[in-house]
Amino acid sequence: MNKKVLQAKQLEYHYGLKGVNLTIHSHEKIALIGINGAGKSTLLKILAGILEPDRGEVYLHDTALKKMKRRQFVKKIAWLSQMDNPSPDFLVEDYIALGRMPFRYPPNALQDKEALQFAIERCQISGLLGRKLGELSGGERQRVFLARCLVQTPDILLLDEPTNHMDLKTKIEIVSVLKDLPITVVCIVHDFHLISHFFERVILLDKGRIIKDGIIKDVLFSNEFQNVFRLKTHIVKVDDGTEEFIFRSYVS
Ligand SMILES: Nc1ncnc2c1ncn2[C@@H]1O[C@H](COP(=O)(O)OP(=O)(O)OP(=O)(O)O)[C@@H](O)[C@H]1O
Repeated sequence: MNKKVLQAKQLEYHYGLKGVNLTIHSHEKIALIGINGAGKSTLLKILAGILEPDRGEVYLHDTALKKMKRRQFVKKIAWLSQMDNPSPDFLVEDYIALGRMPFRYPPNALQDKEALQFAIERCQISGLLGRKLGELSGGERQRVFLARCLVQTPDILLLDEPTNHMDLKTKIEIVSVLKDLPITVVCIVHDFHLISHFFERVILLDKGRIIKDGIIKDVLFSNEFQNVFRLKTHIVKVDDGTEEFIFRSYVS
């Protein structure tokens, strides 16, 4: 097992988190799932140091997050919010460059340039440079937001529904990008078909508690998953020999 990078111990938060324990290892690709209001965004914000838990602690590489300066841990953890609403007048490249703010002292123009090139290439947004955020479609904006996270050159990427507003083709392209990143990714996902192809570990939250945590098959076939979503999981063989999960809803 890879080295642990992020750990949550006994997290409690008045809006919806109860006794959450979690260990995340380097390079893991984790999907965080649960019905609306389960506490997914709250957990992600606490892991990102945006919200402080009422009780419990988050550790980044064994150091308590609250003992670190913000500019220290934002070089390690990038967080993509569900509600990012920057000025529509921002040029794409200027907005992405904001992700380099923690690296200004001392400035390093070469590293800034390399980080920018990497993010633009991975998110495939070179065609959007020179345009304003307000002129972009929802899916294009999401790519730009993801690029702003990548220029932070983080070890850990925490993403709150990054495939919002994207068509299926773009969704698959973006999660493929995430899958190939040489870093840890924790991503809130509502589309279970994306989960089965691109993530290794699934964490199921319900009413602020982690009720299942494991490899995809174990979670998607668990009673906990099927009860929470009122779904029955099936597996089918596709023509090319691979397996696909399908989900049928039931009412009881
Ligand atoms: N600032 C707040 N004030 C009041 N209630 C809040 C606040 N923030 C979160 N909550 C509540 O905490 C619970 C968890 O919210 P959270 O946004 O973490 O859920 P979620 O699983 O991310 O939901 P979704 O899938 O709808 O985004 C919800 O019941 C929500 O109403």
